[in-house]
This record gives sequence, structure tokens and C-alpha cells, in this order.
Amino acid sequence: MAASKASPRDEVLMEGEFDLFPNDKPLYKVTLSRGGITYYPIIGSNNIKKSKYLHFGDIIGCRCKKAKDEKYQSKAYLTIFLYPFKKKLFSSKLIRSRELVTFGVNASSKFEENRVLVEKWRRVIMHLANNLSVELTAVDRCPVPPKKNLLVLINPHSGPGKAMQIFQNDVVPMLDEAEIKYDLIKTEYAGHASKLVKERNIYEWDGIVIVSGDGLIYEVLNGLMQREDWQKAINVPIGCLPGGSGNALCCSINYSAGEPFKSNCILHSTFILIKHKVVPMDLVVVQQPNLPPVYSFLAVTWGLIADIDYESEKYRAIGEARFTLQGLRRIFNLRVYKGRLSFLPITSYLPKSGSVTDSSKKVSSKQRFKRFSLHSVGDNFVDNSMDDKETDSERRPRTKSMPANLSQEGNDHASVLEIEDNDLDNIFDQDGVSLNVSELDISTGKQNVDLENSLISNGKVAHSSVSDLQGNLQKSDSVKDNAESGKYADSGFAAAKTSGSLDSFDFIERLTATKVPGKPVPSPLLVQFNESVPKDWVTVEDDFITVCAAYQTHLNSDFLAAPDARINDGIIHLFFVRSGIGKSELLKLFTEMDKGSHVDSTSPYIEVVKVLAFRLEPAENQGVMMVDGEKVASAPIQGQVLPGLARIMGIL
Ligand SMILES: Nc1ncnc2c1ncn2[C@@H]1O[C@H](COP(=O)(O)OP(=O)(O)OP(=O)(O)O)[C@@H](O)[C@H]1O
Repeated sequence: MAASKASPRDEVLMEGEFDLFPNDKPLYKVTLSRGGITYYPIIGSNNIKKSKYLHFGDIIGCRCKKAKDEKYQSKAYLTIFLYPFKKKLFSSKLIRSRELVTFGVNASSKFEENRVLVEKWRRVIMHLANNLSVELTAVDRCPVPPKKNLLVLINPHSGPGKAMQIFQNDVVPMLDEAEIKYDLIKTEYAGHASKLVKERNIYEWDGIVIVSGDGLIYEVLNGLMQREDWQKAINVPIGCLPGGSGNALCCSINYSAGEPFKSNCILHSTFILIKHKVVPMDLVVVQQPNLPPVYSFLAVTWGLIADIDYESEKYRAIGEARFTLQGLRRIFNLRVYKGRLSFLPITSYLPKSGSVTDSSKKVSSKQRFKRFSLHSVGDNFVDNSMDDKETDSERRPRTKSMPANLSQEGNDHASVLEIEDNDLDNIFDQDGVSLNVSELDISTGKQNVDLENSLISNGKVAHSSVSDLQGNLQKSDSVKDNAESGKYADSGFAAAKTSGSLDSFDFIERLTATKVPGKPVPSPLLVQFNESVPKDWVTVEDDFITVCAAYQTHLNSDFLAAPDARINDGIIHLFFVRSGIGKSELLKLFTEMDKGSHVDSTSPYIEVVKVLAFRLEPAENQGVMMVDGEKVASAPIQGQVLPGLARIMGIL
């Protein structure tokens, strides 16, 4: 075994001579390094040139198998499930697609010995595919990585009403391949998910996956923030799979991971979920007079953008086309809204047109940066310099800071055999996904016989008691240890604080200092509505077409609202359009929203500003106002960013 090479990534950890199912011959030389698996036929000339490579960044799981055919009873098989990028048919776009590679191992005449060898390969592959380190000296005793257990919440009525179908048909097979366990709950009414995460012991799970639109994500995040122990609860990672009509957070997460979101978004989002890292995500605390604060992850919108979102609700069944349809209608029937917009910019603000009450000049940009650095999240801040020059509006180009674990799409990845392995039986189910199943009334915690309302583990339903359920939810020791020793112990502020220059910003100090259980999140940048905004804010008083304060890149798959945004940049990307803009210019802007070109617009009516906090006061409370796609009162509204407070399952 194992001649070591220069780079630790290339160091050969394991090697063997296997055949490639379904053929017995030729034999292949197979080597495993930390980056991936290389194999080439042993016979023939130039055979190394025929070598193929399976990148661990593309591999989601593997299984040990046994042949059904008597003839091959001594042989053990290793099936690898991977999702490499490939060119889409008739297009230059790269999308992931499923492949299987199965090696046949016949090193011994005894099946048991071949099985032990295959099992060893499997454990090392699972480790490296999960981005865990493996030392050369530890290969022989590499354990099976701990299995993740997720809570999956599905809104069966979201978007075109196919969330359940999507999950069962497209997501479950991938989760099974990756040996990820889950408990599934279908929401029964609006507010159900919020109640659930407020009342249940959510720490049983490694994360909460939401199969729905942004509405259910909003419910879950706000439910977590309403818990007595919100500081801990908000650290539970949230994953999202697109079931709604807008799926803005899903698009933003995929975009930031460099994964497509228009072509087969479900597959790419599930891939992210399986390969995820836990990434801090900014929230914005949003206040309105006489109402409790809400926690927003996407955007506050007013005017045209909010109108389109709200008025197109009735067309949810047609998916995202609803936004285009309603958008065109509204542009030809334009409304103007008078209001006052105030904000705390991160750099000095110079208006393109109109007037401002510009007290911001009193605080230099240098001072402001000292108070709240753009690079506040340190390691989490993604470098803009691109390694991947491909310009595909669907995928943010890969950056230097993206993990080595992800494959470089577009490299000459092996065109591996595309075989279905119906001739093989899975073996070693004891290591596979547990098929424990139960029913439970999620509101009372009692056993329930109504399957519609049941909690289902890995898709199978059986009759069992609550204590069985608790047994089923038992995790591996390492996972339990994590939970008990503070896997969710502290909120995102601490993570943001230690990872960058936020230390210098007293706002963060005050936030962390006042995180007392049961106390609301402090919002030191905001003042009471009956007080004027602080002196270092800018105020614009005008007639507006729209105002949009976004903190994610996308507000739907065709609306790249804040192209510069990062999931945890600690910035609110404010964009507003003043009245006076021509319909043709507005139409151009609207049709190019998928490219995010509004941020480069030279139009004097279009403004883009990066801010930490804002206040919007609509005159006579006119116009629809939306928070994360949920309609709120048309009344004064203000918000400030809470950097990296929440956690998502993403890849940065
Ligand atoms: N079983 C249910 N019946 C009725 N409403 C529900 C149910 N479950 C959740 N809801 C509510 O439905 C609303 C819309 O859900 P969601 O946003 O997930 O889907 P959508 O509106 O179709 O998607 P998008 O936000 O992407 O347009 C949410 O506010 C949620 O509270």
C-alpha cells in the first residue's frame, strides 16, 4: 500500500485491483487519495491515459453489495453514488447528474474476506466524501462516520402543491444513498411549523429541512426566535428544498455554493443538503410600531416589487411565471408612493438625484468601517476573485475560498459507466439507513393512527409507541455528545465575533453581552419610532416606485436582487427606484433582473446602497409592504442586520 507523494491531497491511502461491474475483465488499478479515486485498466498500452477520476466532492455515498448470481458468490462489490457536473443536452450549461460506479472485489476466494476489504474502502470513502480527514496510519481502523438525523417539514400546499411528491420521488432516493436519516412532518395549517419548533425538543435533530417556499422558512426561523432559549435554538441548521413558487433562499444558497438553481434545482439543493457545511446566515430584526419584532432572512419590500409579489399570490399554481405575469401588468399600470426612507450606510452616500437630509457626511467612511467592517465575517467572507471564469447567470462562479472538497466542474471528469445494479443485493444493512418507523401526534406527543398527521421516519410507516419513537430517534454517541456539549450552545454572534474584525464594533459587544435567556435580541442601531433616526443616518424623502432591502442574492430565481450579497456579509443591500423613471427603462430593468444589472444602472432614478439599518415611513401608510414575502401592515417599518445569527446548511 501507499507510496506517499508531495501533496497530502494526492497521498495514496489505499490501492487495489478490482474489476468494473458488470464485466469481469479487465482488472483495474484503483487508487484512493484524499481528493478522489483514480482507476485505469491494468492491461493495454497507454492505460494510464485511460484513467478516470471520481472526485470526493461529487460522491454522496457508497454501499457494499453481493451478487445475486451463484456464479459470483465469493465476490463483494462496492457501489459508489456520485453526482458530477456534465454538460446539459444542447446547452453549454453544466448540471449535476447521477452516476454509479461499481467495483467488483475478488481478491480472495472467500466472500467474507472480500467483504471485509470492501467494507474498509467504504468507510474511508464515506469519511472523505463527508469532508472528514483520514490519516494514512488510521485507514485500517477508520470508523463509519456518524449518521445525520434530520427533521423534515413539508408544506403540502406550497407552490404548485407538489412538495410531498418532490420529496418522495427526488429527495428520498438521494438521502438514502447518503445514509441520512430523517423524520418527516407534514404541516397541517399556517403557523403549525412555528408552533412545532417552539414546543418540540428540536435538539434531537442535526438540522431542520424545509420542503416548501420561503413562507415556511420564515415561520421556522421566527418560531426558533420565540423560544426562551433562542440563542441556542437559532443555531440549529436550517436546510431548504424548493417546494414553493419563489424559493428565494434556496436560489441564494445554491448560487452562493456555485450550484445551479434553475436547472433541476431539487437535485442541486439536495446535493448541497447532503454535502453541506453549517454556514452562519444574517438575519434582520424588523420592527413596526406596537408589534412584536420579526426576524427576516430575505428582504423587506415596498411598492412595485411588493405589489408584484402580493398580487401574484393568486397565480401560485403556475410557479415563478406568476412574477413575470404580474410584473408586466403592474409596470404598465404604474403606481407611485410617497414616503421617507432613512438608512445607515456603510460608506458615505452620494445621491444620484433628488434631495437627502445627509447627516451621514458627519461620519467618515473610515469611521464607519471601523464600527462595522464589511469584512466582518472574516473567513466566511467570500473573496470575489474568481477561479472559474464561466459566466452562467445561474451559478455564482466558484471562488478561491470555495472548499477543495467540491469538484471543479468542467474538468475532464470520468465518464463512468452508467449502470443500474439490479443484479446486486445490498449487504451490510446493519450499517445502512435505519428503517425505524413510528407515528406520533405532533401536537400532543401521543401515538396517532392518522397517517396524514403522522411523523414518519425514512418514509416507512408502522405502528409503534412513543417510547419506540424515542428509541428510534436515538443517535450515535458522537452526535449526542455534540448536542449535549453545546453543538447549539451559542448563537451566531459569537461565531461572527471570533471570525473577524467584529470585535471592534461595539454593537456586537452589546448584542453578545445582553443575550440573556428569555430576553429579546437587542437592536442598538434602532431607536423608537417616535424619535428621529440617529444623526449619522441619511434620509431620502421622495415619491418612490419601489424600495427593496435585501440580504440574500435572489428574491426568486429570475430576480437577482443583490448580486454582491453574501449569506453572512453583515450587510443590508438597499435598492430603491424614485418616480420619474420611464416605463421603457423600468421594463428593461425588470427584464434584466435575472442578471442583477440594476446595481450597475446609471439611471438617476435607481439607487443601490449598502446599509446596516433602515427605516421606511410610507406617507399615509400607502402601498403593500412585505417581509420575506409575507404581507405586513403598511406602516412605518425599520430593521437592522444581525450578522450571522442563524445557521443554514450550505456550502461556502
Ligand atoms: N398545511 C398548510 N395549510 C395551509 N397553509 C400552510 C400549511 N403549511 C404552511 N402553510 C402556510 O402557507 C404559507 C405559504 O407557504 P410557502 O411560502 O411555504 O409556500 P408558497 O407561498 O407557495 O411559496 P413561495 O413563498 O416560494 O411563494 C406559509 O405562510 C405557511 O405558513
